[in-house]
Formats: sequence, C-alpha cells, structure tokens
Amino acid sequence: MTIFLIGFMGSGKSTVANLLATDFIDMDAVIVDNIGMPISVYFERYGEPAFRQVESDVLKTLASSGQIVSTGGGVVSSKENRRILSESTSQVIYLKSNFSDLYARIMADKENVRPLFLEHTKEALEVIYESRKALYEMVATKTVLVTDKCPEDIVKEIQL
Ligand SMILES: Nc1ncnc2c1ncn2[C@@H]1O[C@H](COP(=O)(O)OP(=O)(O)O)[C@@H](O)[C@H]1O
Ligand SMILES: O=C(O)C1=C[C@@H](OP(=O)(O)O)[C@@H](O)[C@H](O)C1
Ligand SMILES: [Mg+2]
Repeated sequence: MTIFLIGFMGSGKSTVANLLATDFIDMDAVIVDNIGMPISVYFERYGEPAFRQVESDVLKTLASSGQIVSTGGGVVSSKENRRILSESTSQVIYLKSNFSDLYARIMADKENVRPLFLEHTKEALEVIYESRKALYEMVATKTVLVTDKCPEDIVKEIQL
C-alpha cells in the first residue's frame, strides 16, 4: 500500500518519511530529477503553474508505487490531485501543526529554501496556510499532531 505524507511546508514530511523507510520517495526529489534544476530556479524561470503541472504528473506515477511518499506542501491545491489522493487505496497521513511553529522551521531551514517563502511575506504565507488547512483535512485518512514532538515519536504515532 502507498502511504502519502501530507502537510504544510516544514511539518516534517520528508524527515518523517525517511525514518519510516530509507527507500521512501520524496516527490520534490523526483521533480528535481525530472526538471533538472532546483525547484526554486524552476519557480523563478517558469512560474508556479508550470511547477504544479509537473507535480501532478509525478503524483500520478506514485499513487500505485506501494512506497512511503513525502509530498510537497502544495500537492492538495489542485482538485485533480485531491481526487488522486482520495480515490487511491493509499493511506494519507496529515502532519498537522500551527503556522508559527511551521514558519520558524521554514525560516531556519537553510538547506531547503522554499520559493514560496522567498516570494511571500509572513502574513501572505499564513493566508496560504489557512487556505490549505481544510484541504489537508479533506484528503487525510489519519491526522497526527506534530507540535512539540520529535520525529521518532511522530513515527510511532503513525505506526499505531
Ligand atoms: N518533529 C520535528 N521537530 C523539530 N524539527 C523538525 C521536525 N521535523 C522536521 N524538522 C525540521 O524542520 C525542517 C523541515 O522539515 P522537512 O522534513 O523538510 O519538512 P517538509 O518536508 O514537511 O517541508 C527541517 O529543518 C527539519 O530538520
Ligand atoms: O507548499 C508548497 O507549495 C511547496 C512545498 C515544497 O515542499 P515541502 O512541503 O516538502 O517543503 C515544494 O514542493 C515547493 O517548494 C512548493
Ligand atoms: Mg519535504
């Protein structure tokens, strides 16, 4: 069975997926392989809609992978992607947190500078967070609150 991890940027999807299975698939890494450049460069050159198209194409190839898949935070933005996540027999695990904790992590993460962080003020990013919250809930088969929890404890909760 495919297990998708969903949630806003900084919620720990990539970190937790890596602990769940070393052969996990990170959608962003697959996208980077396909586009041949960092996501931030692709955003700058071709814009967000082009990125979303690539993201959807990659999601389609992964629905029946049977792997642990960490998605990008924006995967739920499109109705088509939400349909793929909801209709597949996959488990969809939502790593949920509050905006201020997520923002602090995104800001501190110098190894992965997210284009949406560069393009938006904190207030504008919070608007995006608010608009996506209900979408994560909509497709999730399980929600794990990640606030104040270390990755290992989150893994334990997922495996319960
Ligand atoms: N449970 C956690 N507690 C503290 N820091 C975390 C936790 N999970 C992830 N992080 C840190 O937060 C940042 C974003 O994590 P990442 O796994 O890339 O999130 P995502 O893939 O959801 O954007 C990284 O610097 C990571 O080390
Ligand atoms: O929330 C988003 O729209 C994005 C989240 C990123 O992934 P993470 O959620 O793993 O940071 C990455 O896909 C891209 O920068 C866009
Ligand atoms: Mg990630």
